[in-house]
Amino acid sequence: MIEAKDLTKRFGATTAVNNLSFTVQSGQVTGFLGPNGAGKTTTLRMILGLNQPSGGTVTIDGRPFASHPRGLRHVGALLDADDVHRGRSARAHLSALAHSNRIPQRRVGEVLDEVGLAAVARRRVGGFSLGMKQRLGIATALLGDPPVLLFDEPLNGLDPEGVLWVRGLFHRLAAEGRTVFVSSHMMSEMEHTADRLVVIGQGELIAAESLTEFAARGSRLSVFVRSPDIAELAPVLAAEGAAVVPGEDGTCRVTGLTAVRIGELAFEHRFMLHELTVRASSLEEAFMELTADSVEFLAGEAR
Ligand SMILES: Nc1ncnc2c1ncn2[C@@H]1O[C@H](COP(=O)(O)OP(=O)(O)OP(=O)(O)O)[C@@H](O)[C@H]1O
Repeated sequence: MIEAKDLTKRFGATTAVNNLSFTVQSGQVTGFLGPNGAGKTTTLRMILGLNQPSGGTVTIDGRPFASHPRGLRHVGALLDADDVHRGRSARAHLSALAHSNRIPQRRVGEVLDEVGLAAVARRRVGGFSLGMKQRLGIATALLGDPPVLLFDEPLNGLDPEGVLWVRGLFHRLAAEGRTVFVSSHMMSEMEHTADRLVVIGQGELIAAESLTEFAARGSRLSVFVRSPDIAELAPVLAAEGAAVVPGEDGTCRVTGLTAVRIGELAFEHRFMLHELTVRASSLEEAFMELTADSVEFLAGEAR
């Protein structure tokens, strides 16, 4: 189990992580979700003792990472798939790590097979695609057969077959009773990967709950409206208490009013409607709504 208590990290004037408390249980895949710059990598680095917290504590199975005598054999991590000597082969990279961590050399062949790199094990890592480097990073994490595994954006650069494979692998690792903590900035990646979610924004905890509980937030109904009169209709709907999110040309998404009421209001004000569709919001939308206030970089206009 991983346990963070009031974890804080400041870099000069930037507070990357702010009073963050959460637990990650064994036997489940826990997604660590947040927009770009939310503080995920910084948190993972603090779990691994690579960054010292400015405040608070984080422990793995009851003690800080630094005091785990078994190192890679207790905690395996993929932080940066590019962090490999480019001139070395995959086999040489794993072999050196196995040697320095007193891991039997037979594990090198086993993990290369496991991640599907056996055929290219003697090629230089410098020529690997991002997807192949991710596989090598996963092999590195698995090398010591550890009960605790951390992965920072492991699905980046993987093709659809690779994504399916990683999901299967994570589920199997969790089913074996291990602790599996996986970061991502995309809900769509976590949707079929994680059992639980820890969601952060601007370094602070937003939600820590099961995917089912999180999905319930997204089950609110909204109404998609298309109208040539949308600019006039939107304020009328807002005045009735609805939340109106503008969409592409002439459309908006409305929550807090039924489709029937929207139709009545349009009729009363003589606005033309081209479409009125009720739909449940997706997990992705629930995530975006939840983190909207904490997104650091917005495309297009500034906040
Ligand atoms: N070494 C550092 N020095 C200064 N600021 C840093 C440092 N590392 C991270 N930060 C800042 O801390 C904040 C959190 O960064 P972090 O990389 O942890 O976020 P993230 O959630 O992993 O983002 P992404 O999804 O983009 O990888 C950002 O504002 C970042 O600029």
